[in-house]
Amino acid sequence: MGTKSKYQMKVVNGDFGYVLEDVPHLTDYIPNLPTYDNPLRSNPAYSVVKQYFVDMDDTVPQKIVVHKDSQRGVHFRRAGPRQKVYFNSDDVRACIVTCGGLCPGLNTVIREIVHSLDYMYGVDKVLGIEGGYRGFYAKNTINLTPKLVNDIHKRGGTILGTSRGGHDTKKIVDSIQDHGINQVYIIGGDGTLKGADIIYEEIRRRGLKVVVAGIPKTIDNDIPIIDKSFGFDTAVEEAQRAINAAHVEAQSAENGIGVVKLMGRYSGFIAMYATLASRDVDCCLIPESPFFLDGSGGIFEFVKKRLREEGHMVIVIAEGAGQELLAAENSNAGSEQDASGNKLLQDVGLWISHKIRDHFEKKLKMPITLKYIDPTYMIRAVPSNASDNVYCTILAQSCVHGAMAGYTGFTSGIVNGRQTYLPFNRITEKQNNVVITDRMWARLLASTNQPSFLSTKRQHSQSQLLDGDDNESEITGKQNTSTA
Ligand SMILES: Nc1ncnc2c1ncn2[C@@H]1O[C@H](COP(=O)(O)OP(=O)(O)O)[C@@H](O)[C@H]1O
Ligand SMILES: O=P(O)(O)OC[C@H]1O[C@](O)(COP(=O)(O)O)[C@@H](O)[C@@H]1O
Ligand SMILES: [Mg+2]
Repeated sequence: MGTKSKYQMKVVNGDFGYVLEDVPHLTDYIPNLPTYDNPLRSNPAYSVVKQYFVDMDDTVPQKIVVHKDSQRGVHFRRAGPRQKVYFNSDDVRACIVTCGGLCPGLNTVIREIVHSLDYMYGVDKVLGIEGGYRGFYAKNTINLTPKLVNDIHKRGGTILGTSRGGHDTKKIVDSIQDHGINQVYIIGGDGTLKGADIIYEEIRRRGLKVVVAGIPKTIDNDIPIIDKSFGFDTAVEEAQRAINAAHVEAQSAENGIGVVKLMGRYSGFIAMYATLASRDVDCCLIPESPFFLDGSGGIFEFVKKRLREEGHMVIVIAEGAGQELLAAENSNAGSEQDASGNKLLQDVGLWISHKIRDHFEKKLKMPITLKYIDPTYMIRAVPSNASDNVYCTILAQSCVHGAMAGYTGFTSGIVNGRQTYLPFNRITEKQNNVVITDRMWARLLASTNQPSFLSTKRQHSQSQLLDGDDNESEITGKQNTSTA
């Protein structure tokens, strides 16, 4: 499965280092397409709003912290309704599919796409593709009406179902053609959007007037560029219940230890924000920050210190943390994959709980009471909270405006608080990670007062990284949503 785009990125250069990384448009490969007045122009709810329609020249900067002499840098196209649209509402046949793991807010996004298409643009033909990508060719479709989806935002999961694997480009695009679909809305994470990019390329190769629009979904918040992903706030909020339970258990026992595992395959954002929000957490372990157990500066030493000082402690660990330690003990670990090709992880929460018990009870003969809580799937299954519901609505509306305006091969996403259209490859080319040389991780360390757990060798290379560093994200080559 290739991830490199066949088509050149649309880049526009301007004065003082201004760069616009634009998204593709149907007219890039189909000339002389007719345009229509946006039906919102005659809609009293919108026409009274001053500057409701987005100026064609409006763009949003990627970096908002600038120096006096900074170049203007990379910009993205501002999302929102355009004066002219490239579809006659009666001709639109849209479809929606959800792929990958669950995330709070999926149903809200589905609902809002259906409602936006109908209430804003008068589009009433919207098909639901069931069960992820393979649903295009292996399942029946369902008709999504505003009435059918009216209450679904109150439920967790996705009413359409989802799956991993099953991305067969030819079969998917054949099915899009067979159904006469001309707007494809794809909701999913990094894997899904790589798949969406390939679908867009095949549609373009066939010269079809079909737009492919994505909405980035990831509970792990591992998609770059965007401020954060929908469902993330809900996940952080829901994680508080597990942390609170772990704290109550730990506090009530002699030498009580609560261990909570949270999602985060490669990115520890949920663990970091849940820790910062809770204040009951003594130690937060994430994939980006390696740790070791035994010896000076290790986990065991810190646990002992906290138990001596406080009598109890809470550890939050992201599922992807310490995987290299597990792999070192079990050579088979890490070789298995799910249907999408994602590495299957070992249960690090269970592993660290055993290690702590063995160390204190067997080696040090020190009684402890350890309770391990794994709330991961409970967190993922809840409906989105109020702020995520608002966020999902804005994402869905922006996406519909973009599709009606003829943009394709794009996702909608919030960059520095503004809705934008982002080219697929820009958000699939790398992953968003916690930058441990960044101020947000420093804030966490200041809040838990935990050591860095880096070995002396690693600390040295880390400090070399920081020497003369005035922009951590550039130096680590990673995106940085955590800087505030
Ligand atoms: N590189 C890729 N090219 C094409 N399709 C992909 C690619 N990676 C994943 N997919 C497809 O995208 C869907 C979801 O991917 P997955 O990694 O499971 O979840 P997520 O989108 O949440 O990261 C699956 O149906 C999978 O087959
Ligand atoms: O058991 P599943 O469905 O494979 O999901 C587990 C994975 O899903 C995630 O929540 C995120 O997955 P996505 O890439 O699909 O967003 C990870 O944190 C976790 O490892
Ligand atoms: Mg993924």
